[in-house]
Amino acid sequence: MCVIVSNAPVTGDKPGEPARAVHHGAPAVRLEGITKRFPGVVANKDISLTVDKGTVHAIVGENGAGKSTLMKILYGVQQPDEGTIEVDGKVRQLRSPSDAIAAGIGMVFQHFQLADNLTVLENVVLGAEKLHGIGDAARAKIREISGAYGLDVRPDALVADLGVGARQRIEILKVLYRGARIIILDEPTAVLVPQEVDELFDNLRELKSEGLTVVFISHKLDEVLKVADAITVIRRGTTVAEVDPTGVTPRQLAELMVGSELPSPSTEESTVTQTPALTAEHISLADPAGGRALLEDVSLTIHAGEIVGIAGVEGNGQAELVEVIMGIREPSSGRILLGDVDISDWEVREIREAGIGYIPEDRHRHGLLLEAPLWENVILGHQTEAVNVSGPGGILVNASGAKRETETIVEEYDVRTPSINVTSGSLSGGNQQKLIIGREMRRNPRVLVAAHPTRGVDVGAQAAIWDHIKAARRNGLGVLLISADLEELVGLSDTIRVILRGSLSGEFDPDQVTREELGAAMTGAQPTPAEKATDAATDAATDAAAHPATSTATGTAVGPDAGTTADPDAGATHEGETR
Ligand SMILES: Nc1ncnc2c1ncn2[C@@H]1O[C@H](COP(=O)(O)OP(=O)(O)OP(=O)(O)O)[C@@H](O)[C@H]1O
Repeated sequence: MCVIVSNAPVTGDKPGEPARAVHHGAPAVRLEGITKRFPGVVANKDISLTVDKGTVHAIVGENGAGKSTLMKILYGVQQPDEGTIEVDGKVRQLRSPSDAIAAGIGMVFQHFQLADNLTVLENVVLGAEKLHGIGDAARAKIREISGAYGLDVRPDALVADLGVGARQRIEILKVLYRGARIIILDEPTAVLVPQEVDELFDNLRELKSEGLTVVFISHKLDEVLKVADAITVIRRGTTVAEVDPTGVTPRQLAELMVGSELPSPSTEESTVTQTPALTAEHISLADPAGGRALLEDVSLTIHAGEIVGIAGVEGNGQAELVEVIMGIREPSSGRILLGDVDISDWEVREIREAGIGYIPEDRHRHGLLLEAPLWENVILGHQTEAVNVSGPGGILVNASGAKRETETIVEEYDVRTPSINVTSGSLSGGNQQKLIIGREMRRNPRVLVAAHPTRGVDVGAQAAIWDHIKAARRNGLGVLLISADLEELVGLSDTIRVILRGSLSGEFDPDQVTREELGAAMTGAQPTPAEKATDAATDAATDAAAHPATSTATGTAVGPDAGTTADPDAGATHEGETR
């Protein structure tokens, strides 16, 4: 396959090759020759990027390819060492986000920057009081923007009461409020469940139809193909292709990105045993604020060699269930057994030492010390283990042991880093995730509690992580898998449970369940027979399109359409509903 760098209209693609993007009209953004160096790394190397006005432009590339760096340069967070930035035909020096905002550029980061204890209005006006004040004029402006782009944002709702999808819409509204005409979204779908993804894509289409320009980073190639008008592929810091989504398959896109085919999480033979590895018995957790119980009589058993997947809209008790199992929160009633030992009263440290590995949902807040070097991060959660300690009673850090261990993890889990001495904060998001997975899996845990284990990870690394988990399962690992990625959930799990408003409902066989059944269970909606029929037909059509005989692509097998037939009002993605 040829690799293309194209800023000019090109014709004459060979049949079967990815079609090059053709540019129309005036570019909203033109980056030329962008180079950015960090100590030991060239993050961007002579990058060119042209984004047409009124389009959705996707940036794809493997972990550490340089996507976020490029977007931070466009938003003025980082300054390029070389190259020029043109916005709406004018060369700009973007020395800070304020410069970018003045040039009409806004950015929504993956880690939302909202204050939970404030209202939507307060969050939106914070730092932008001069625009429309902090009262009725601001409220009216928020309503106007919300209405114009279908964002469904209520100014007086408290952010703490809102789900992930609604929070993301507030972030988008925030940048629109500040006058952005070009909006950058960093992996916007990573935190969303399928029906929220569809809603976001509708919003993006609205923005586009109003002449706004969207640039977004994604690892989910099926989604990229669904919504983007053009796709730029970045590899090892440089632009390697710019393609037209209507003329490229997911497999070709994966090949351009990582040089390999799309992986499949699908599992082989069952390794489930009769031996319970972890059991939750009638776990309930009261809401300290006096609201509805956060967990209600949750019982489940994970056997050795089994992966139990938990499907659910984020904020329905997944985080609380994980925290109870890990000893971070004490349940109001019920108990947790590791094997046949009651660990309900154990400290987090004891639970970790007993062999429960933990991949937290928020790697920045709960997984890493961003200012500390990689090797210190590898000690985290394992600070009493022989490899990491020395001296009488193991009170000293064994730096050389931890460093050796880190070198091994970096090697085995393909963590792309110039050295184990750089801070974890300087790694790209996907590489941070690989470091955490390696830290946990290297200890051969008996049970792994994994929240979104491949979030932000590229398709190649995702395949490697799935392989590590499958190999450990063959050796008896029991896994609690929480994932917003239905493809991952269905492909890896032996059993799927659905969590809704703190209760486990339904148990599904991943080989039998349809996307539509899962979607309905996740939102509490009952599908109608007509919806079932439509969904089955859509499934068949997308599968046929996405699974050519030679392809192992699974990207759309259970994809962003899942659950779209569910009653949207029953979903937890609208303001004021379940979190
Ligand atoms: N502040 C920084 N200091 C040092 N190195 C950095 C910094 N920011 C990024 N890098 C390095 O630059 C390279 C590109 O990182 P970047 O975050 O742009 O990749 P990415 O394509 O967004 O990856 P991912 O898909 O994993 O998020 C990586 O090697 C990363 O370690």
